[in-house]
Amino acid sequence: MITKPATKYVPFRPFKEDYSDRTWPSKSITKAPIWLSTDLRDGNQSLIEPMNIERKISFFEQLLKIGFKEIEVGFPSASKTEFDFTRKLIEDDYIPDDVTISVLTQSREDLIRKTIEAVYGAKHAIVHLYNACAPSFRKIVFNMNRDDIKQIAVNGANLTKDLFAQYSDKTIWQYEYSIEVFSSTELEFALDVANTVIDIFQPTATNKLILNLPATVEASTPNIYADQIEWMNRNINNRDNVILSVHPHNDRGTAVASAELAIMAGADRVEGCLFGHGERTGNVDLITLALNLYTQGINPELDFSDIDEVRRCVEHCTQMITPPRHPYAGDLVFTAFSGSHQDAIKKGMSLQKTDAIWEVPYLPIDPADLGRNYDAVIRVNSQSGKGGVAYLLEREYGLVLPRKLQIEFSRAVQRFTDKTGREVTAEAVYNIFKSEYLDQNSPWKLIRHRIDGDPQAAEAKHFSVEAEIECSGEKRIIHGEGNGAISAFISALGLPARIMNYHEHSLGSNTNTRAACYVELRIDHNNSVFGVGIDRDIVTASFRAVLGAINRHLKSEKNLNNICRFAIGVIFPSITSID
Ligand SMILES: CC(=O)SCCNC(=O)CCNC(=O)[C@H](O)C(C)(C)COP(=O)(O)OP(=O)(O)OC[C@H]1O[C@@H](n2cnc3c(N)ncnc32)[C@H](O)[C@@H]1OP(=O)(O)O
Ligand SMILES: CC(C)C(=O)C(=O)O
Ligand SMILES: [Mg+2]
Repeated sequence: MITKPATKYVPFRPFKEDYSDRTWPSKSITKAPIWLSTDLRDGNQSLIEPMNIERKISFFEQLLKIGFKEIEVGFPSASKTEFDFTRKLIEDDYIPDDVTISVLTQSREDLIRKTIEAVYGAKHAIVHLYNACAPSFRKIVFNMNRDDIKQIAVNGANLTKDLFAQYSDKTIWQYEYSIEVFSSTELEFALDVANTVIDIFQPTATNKLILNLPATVEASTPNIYADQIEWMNRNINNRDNVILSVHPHNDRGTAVASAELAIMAGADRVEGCLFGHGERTGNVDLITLALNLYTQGINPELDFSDIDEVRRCVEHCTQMITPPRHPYAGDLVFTAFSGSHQDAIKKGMSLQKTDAIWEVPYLPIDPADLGRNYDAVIRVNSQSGKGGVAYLLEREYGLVLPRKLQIEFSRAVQRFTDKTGREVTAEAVYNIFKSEYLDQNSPWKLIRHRIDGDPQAAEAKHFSVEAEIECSGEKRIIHGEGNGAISAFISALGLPARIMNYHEHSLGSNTNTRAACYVELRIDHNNSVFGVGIDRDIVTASFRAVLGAINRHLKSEKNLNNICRFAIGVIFPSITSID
């Protein structure tokens, strides 16, 4: 890295004078632009292994499904595959009547003729000529002055116009001209070339010319590109009959912003690729652009309601992978790992009504609108808090943990993730929950019980319980009374324990319905502890929860004189040690 980059690089300055009368900053985007997918050309020309015809057909069909009405199908003069693919689309009737295919060519006579031959017979076709006009290209690639460069555009336009007239019987032609490397071309020269081409074609309301102003190489911040587009928009001839198009590349990583600001600056049309494929760092990503519009409440006129299928098809055809953080489509974009995000998403999801304005924190779009499901939303690692853990248990296993238990349990999960250093699946979370709460059957285990009681009775202690419990292989029958089944059971155990919190809900449905009970128990003056029980019978579930809490308390309590041990000693005098 050189320490003085100014000795090697200079910024491109499109305006000699101040351009402070720009208006685009106070504009907003109100409708979708005309879209052109250049996946089968700019996208394809930049693949390590360009698509074969079969893959190009799959891609073309996918583009139709998404709803593209303009599709650049290739550079037919470049190779037999490109030529044959174009012919196949036309001859085998792949192109719906409302779709226009586009083909690209350099502005060279032999190539233009071959291009027209390739596309002749399509109902509608765009023939797209380009030549680079930027100073470095004039000097290095062409070794020509401005007039010579303009002449390339003029010759190409004149020849194409003649050929359009000659082959007008089967095809409705449209001309597109690109000032290649517009992003680094002096504006007054770009305007001169553009106006000369416009004047040759004399476009009309029924046959508009497409003027494409590409950021072939992204050269400056998006606001400068927007200035360039606005200036051209104001100054080109016959503006009403010209479709102003942009084609941003992503060299600086700002192609999406460039396209958005360019639309604010007057562009009518955007050329780009799905997932931002294309030369070098790629073209502008049309999925991101379209879904950015969608999240502003604007119909993008492109359908990404099954984004995973679009991704699968593109990955198959291009053999390129989608980065996990790719906007809207990456594996991880609807995933929250960190605790506070998970908490907010969980709250947002539970408050969100199906037909209401979307306002789930941290999620700019409803994953369901893209055909992605909520299950992927939350993943748990060592940064995760209670929200994610609780969400997973609820989604996958129907367990709705009381808030305090969420906090307690998330610590158990955190201990596990800290140890493994890895993300945990919903199944792993459940297994931790099971061993922490559900498998707490020792030292005390419930064998059976019988309760008698009348909830309507006036006396305080109207419930009596008889229960058989087991400890270290020995079984005993215990009895107790209380004003509820649980308090009667606790009294049978002979423990100074109080229920601090009790929650229950049903799990599953119909014949498979079970009850889940969550009990927060304070034993003597110790910190409270949770127990959870699940059973077909709600009383059994609650007794299990109580014993689970006691067992957990015993495991964490090192004091040998602990009151629980004392209670065991009373019920099971022969048991001297439970360790
Ligand atoms: C920014 C973009 O993405 S532009 C599209 C780029 N994509 C492609 O080029 C893919 C397909 N292209 C090809 O396969 C080849 O370039 C072909 C088959 C079209 C032409 O191949 P060749 O005839 O060997 O020419 P080559 O591609 O090397 O082009 C160089 C010549 O064309 C001239 N040229 C380049 N661009 C243009 C243009 N837009 N209009 C007119 N002439 C041009 C160059 O000045 C050079 O001329 P020179 O040989 O007199 O110095
Ligand atoms: C040929 C043009 C449109 C192009 O791909 C570019 O300039 O990036
Ligand atoms: Mg390009």
